[in-house]
Amino acid sequence: MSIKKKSKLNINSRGGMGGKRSKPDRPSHSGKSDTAVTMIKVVIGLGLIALVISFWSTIGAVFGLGLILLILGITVAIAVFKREAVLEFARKTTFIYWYRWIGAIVLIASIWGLLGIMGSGGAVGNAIINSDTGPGGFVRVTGLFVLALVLMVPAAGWAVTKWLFGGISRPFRVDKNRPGAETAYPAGTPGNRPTLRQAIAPDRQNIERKPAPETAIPASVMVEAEEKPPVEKAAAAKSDKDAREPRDLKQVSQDVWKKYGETATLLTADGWRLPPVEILDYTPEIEYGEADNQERARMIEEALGSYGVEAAVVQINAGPTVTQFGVEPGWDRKVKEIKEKDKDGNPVTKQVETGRTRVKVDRISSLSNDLALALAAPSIRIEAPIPGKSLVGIEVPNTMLGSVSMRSVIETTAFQKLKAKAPLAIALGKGAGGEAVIGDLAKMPHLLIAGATGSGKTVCLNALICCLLMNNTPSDVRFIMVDPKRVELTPYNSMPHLAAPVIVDVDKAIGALKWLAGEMDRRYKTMAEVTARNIDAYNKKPGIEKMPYLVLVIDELADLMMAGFDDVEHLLCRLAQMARAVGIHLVVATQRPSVDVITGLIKANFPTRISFAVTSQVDSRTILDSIGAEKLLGRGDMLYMPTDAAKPKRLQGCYVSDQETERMVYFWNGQHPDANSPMLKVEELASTQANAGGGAAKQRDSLFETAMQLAEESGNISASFLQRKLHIGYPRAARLADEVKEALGQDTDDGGAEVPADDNTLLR
Ligand SMILES: Nc1ncnc2c1ncn2[C@@H]1O[C@H](COP(=O)(O)OP(=O)(O)OP(=O)(O)O)[C@@H](O)[C@H]1O
Repeated sequence: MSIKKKSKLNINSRGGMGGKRSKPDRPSHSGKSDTAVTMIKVVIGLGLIALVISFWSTIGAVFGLGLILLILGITVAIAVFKREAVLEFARKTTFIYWYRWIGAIVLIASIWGLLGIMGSGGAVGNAIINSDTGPGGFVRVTGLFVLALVLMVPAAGWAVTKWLFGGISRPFRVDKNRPGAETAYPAGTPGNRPTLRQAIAPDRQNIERKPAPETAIPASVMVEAEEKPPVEKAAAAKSDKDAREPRDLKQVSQDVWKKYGETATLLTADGWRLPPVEILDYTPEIEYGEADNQERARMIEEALGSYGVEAAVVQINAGPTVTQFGVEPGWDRKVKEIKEKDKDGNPVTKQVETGRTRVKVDRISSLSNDLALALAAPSIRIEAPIPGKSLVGIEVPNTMLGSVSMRSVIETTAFQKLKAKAPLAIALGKGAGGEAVIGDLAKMPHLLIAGATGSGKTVCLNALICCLLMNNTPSDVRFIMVDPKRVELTPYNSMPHLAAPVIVDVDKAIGALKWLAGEMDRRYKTMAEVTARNIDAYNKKPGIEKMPYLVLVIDELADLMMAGFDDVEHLLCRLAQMARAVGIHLVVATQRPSVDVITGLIKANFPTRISFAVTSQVDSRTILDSIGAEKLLGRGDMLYMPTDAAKPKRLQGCYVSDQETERMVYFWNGQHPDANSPMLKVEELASTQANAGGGAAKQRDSLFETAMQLAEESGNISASFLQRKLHIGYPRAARLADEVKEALGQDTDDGGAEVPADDNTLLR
């Protein structure tokens, strides 16, 4: 009984692949046979030693000191075979890393040859060097050594080979000058050198390691990654040091200011100096293992094949967080069996293909969980198809999650080009192929960000704000920041760019929205006076005071919606619809992407959206109108949906540390301390709200004037009448009707009893 139980436990304890097997305890009656086996082994061993001693002169002549190598090699091979089950071993190594074994044999041969040169390699050693102990033999040994290196460790071998022979080929090489993860290998293109692994595994020859830029994302926002600028080791070491021991930030800002602040090139026309890019940390990027990706590509093909789906991985795009495998669907073949007789008259069955159809994309998408299991990945996302390509994208999380520094995106030429023509250029992050993804807030023109708590919304807002602060002075851009959590945006409180101190009170935030709506109307009037159609045209007019862009940043929309649903929704929609032309842009974030916060109206007016990791498919649909965000990994992993893209694009958002933010704030604060005069005081916001209708209790609806006009024209007023004319929901119409009647001195009871024509209108 006890033996049975034990063996059962052992089977379970193997667990996953590679689990160590513990040997079951042998029953005591096997003790005798054990001793016999040991005895036999000892006898055989002694026999072998006696054999070696008696034939020592012959063995020495044939093998020389190489005998030690031979014994060592055989011992290692036996040890490896005995440790693992032979089948598993064969599956794991023979088929995949068989060339490593050949490499090991070649290495032994090269050492043996070296012994031959030294006169102690025996006949075998002499044969390897062809009995030439001079330069000829040395060349043979070196050649064998390089071959062994290339076979055993292809990447290092390739590097050594390049180092040895690089000088000869350098003048003829085409220098693509791109970072590792971004070069494509279209077959036959000069300068696109297949790796050794590709040479060894011909079925992978067509794999592209690096993507062409995706065509579905507009050129303005989606660009191919630029080469990382040469990173001085000192800068990297400095940023490492910064990360380890945060220095006195004031001191840092003063140092930066001393070093770069006086540079004339950074001086703007209005007397401000823009921060140098060195104010941001440079984080060295993680290198991704190509061998791992090739292995995962093979596993994807195998897993799909085991479910009867013919497909081949033809592209691998290694990104900071996920690696995208571009899978080309194969064929579903219909075969017919034909029975024939061969020339000897024996019956044979032949299979003839009668037709074929492409494998359906849905068949691959439906296998996402099975693929995740095969790859031992927490979750995988399938993009079917990749926009602009006839491939299905399988996104597998990397084993090591990388982070994208804002500096690495800002320093790309694409961003620099966009910045030159768009003042509100923002760095968003890097895509699945490591390409920089940037955008122009003025074209977005408003941005809605959603994601569960801890998914990276605040970091994204900080990156966006810092990016604008890098390129714009307070006369170019002013911010209104609403931070109901009181801790996320308050570090910016003393910035000269703020139109009002950071607003933490929701009532004041509603006041700020109203002020912004008023400011929008005022700007339209001012522009109309000089016949300018938009802010760019207005700012180009001679002899006028420049209008700064106004960016409203709200860190938590849900809190505002709770404080005043109707007002906030109405004001946000009004601003989103009309404010773009006058240079007012909204960036709104929420951690509750539910329909009561992101209403249909708000969604319709915020075409550019970003979703970080959310908890459910429903939330993903609410923010993006499609599923997928529930499979994101958090920590800045996002889906970005630009205005004119059909599908969201996955990217890793830029990371901006608290130290960088504070350095930026110190930098700006250090200039013109007297110029810190916000356009709007927080106290004014409170009074804006209170005075809007003669006190909070008597606050009037923004459609009040229109309703009054309608009442005067029609001579009668009722909720359903207002509902029809103003296209508003019943509750608001009833409230409005009451307000109008009150203003006209009528009794307010009669209209309120009306029943809405359609119950659905209540939801509006
Ligand atoms: N782009 C990024 N790269 C690397 N790490 C990130 C990134 N974005 C966020 N993180 C990590 O995730 C943590 C949480 O991010 P963040 O505070 O922005 O989340 P949040 O969505 O604002 O959460 P909450 O709603 O609770 O404030 C950060 O402290 C940081 O460590």
